[in-house]
Amino acid sequence: MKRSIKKSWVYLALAFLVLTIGIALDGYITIKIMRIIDAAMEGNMNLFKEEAIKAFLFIGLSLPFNILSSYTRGLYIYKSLVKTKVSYVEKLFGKNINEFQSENNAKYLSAITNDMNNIEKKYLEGIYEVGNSFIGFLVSFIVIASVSPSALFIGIGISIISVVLSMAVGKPLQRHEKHRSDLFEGYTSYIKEVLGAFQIIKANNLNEKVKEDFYNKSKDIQYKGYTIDKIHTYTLSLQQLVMYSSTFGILIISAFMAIRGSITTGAVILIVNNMSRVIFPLMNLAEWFPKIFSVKSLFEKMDGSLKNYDNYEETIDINEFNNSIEFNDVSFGYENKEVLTDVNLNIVKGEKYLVVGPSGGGKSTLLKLFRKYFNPTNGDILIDGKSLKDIRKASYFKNISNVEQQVFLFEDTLRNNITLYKDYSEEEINLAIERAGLKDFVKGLQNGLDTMIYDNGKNISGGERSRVAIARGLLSKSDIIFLDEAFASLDSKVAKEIENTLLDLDGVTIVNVSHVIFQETKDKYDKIFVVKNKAVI
Ligand SMILES: Nc1ncnc2c1ncn2[C@@H]1O[C@H](COP(=O)(O)OP(=O)(O)OP(=O)(O)O)[C@@H](O)[C@H]1O
Repeated sequence: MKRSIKKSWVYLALAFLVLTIGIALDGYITIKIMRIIDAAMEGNMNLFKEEAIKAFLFIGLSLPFNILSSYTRGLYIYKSLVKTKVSYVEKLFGKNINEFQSENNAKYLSAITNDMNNIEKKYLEGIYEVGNSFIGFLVSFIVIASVSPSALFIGIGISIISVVLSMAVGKPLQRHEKHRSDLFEGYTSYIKEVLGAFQIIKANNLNEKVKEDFYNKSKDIQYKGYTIDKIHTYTLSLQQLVMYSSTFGILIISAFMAIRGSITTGAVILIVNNMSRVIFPLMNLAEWFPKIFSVKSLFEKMDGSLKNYDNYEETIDINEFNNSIEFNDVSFGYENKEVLTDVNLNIVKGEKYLVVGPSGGGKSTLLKLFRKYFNPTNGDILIDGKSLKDIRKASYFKNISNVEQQVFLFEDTLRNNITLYKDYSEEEINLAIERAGLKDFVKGLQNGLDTMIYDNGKNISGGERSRVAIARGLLSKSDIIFLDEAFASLDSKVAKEIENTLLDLDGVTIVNVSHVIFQETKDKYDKIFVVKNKAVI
């Protein structure tokens, strides 16, 4: 993730450049102030006027740079954060389907919300603040050193103590931040579950249980936040003590030097004036360094969660499905549980297959192997003679369509939900709608295909959702359509009609996993596979 932030270095460089000019102007103004005071003390009116005019000019010049500083700072944070978020989502969609499905996706939700927020507030703002402090420190350092090099040694002493302190607290903070991020992950997962089960909770009077669980989870997170803040506060107090004693030390030294006549009164004021500009950046550095280090563990966690464990290199692209898919002694299991053993089967282009069997027998698992969500634990699946394992997912997915019982609908028009944002002619769309049994539904809508679907389709029925999924499958004109309980939400008349349409599709291979079996359509299948006792018969 850090790499995607680094891509925004141009914006950071621009922000630092503007900052450097602004801070340098401020530093120069303090020199002018010293000269004005010294001219006044000497009673030199001409010098006084000359320096006063120059000081005014520089004050006027520093204003646009201060405004530009906040603009370039905002631009850097905005560009870096957008790049980081886009890169995260891009990598997330690079995950293998099986690996994504085997995880609790609340961790990704939490990463995109809580962890990204921490990256913005602690890392991106931190980098800018560190740069700001460093430049501020350097400029004031040079200004003080120009009138009193001995103040330089005191400054070096302060900076070393401060940086060492920051580094020392960085480690425990990293551990706490990682733990807080884990807690957020559990918390997000819990909230997602509770909101999803809203009806069940209300209908079964589980409000009290939810309240108690919620209290416990939020308490843990708040307590962790409190611990982290406590560490920050202790560190800051300690650093403040170091800073204040050093400032006082410098004031005493410069006053002593003025009494001895080695520096002017103006120089004492310049040193005191600039000392706050040295102290503030140092305190700022001390505050931001631990925050920046604490985010390191979040980057590691995010990068780790985006990795695919199966890194098998796929080398073949296919453009179409021509002959057959063969299972040769295919076995598959989840973790230690074998679900399918030594399966041998063959499906031929254009033929229709029904997959039946007892619940938990492995029908969906068989379909997932067909869909390349998983590779077999043993044996091989060959498509037109090539090992499916070697075929690139993106190229295989172009040739297949999946119709599921659970249909996801985008918040968009019915048209876009059916076409899935691809270009089809009006005739093609109308044909798919008719074949999927959606014609009357679309006709009855005031805005027809331009009707908006909201919140994953809460304004349409379960049966209509299934038909949208079937229309998608038909429209994509894939060589193979895999259906998983696609007719479960439809009444038998509609289900039979749609099944008939699918079974009449010429040249399209259909593999239909279904509990719903109609006598009238059953015989139209070329073969029926029964999946039970780890075998396919
Ligand atoms: N991701 C998974 N991790 C571990 N075990 C799983 C996973 N998915 C399924 N199983 C187990 O594998 C077995 C086969 O499940 P599968 O979903 O393939 O059966 P099915 O025949 O489709 O069942 P149903 O008809 O009830 O949908 C079951 O015992 C199930 O508990």
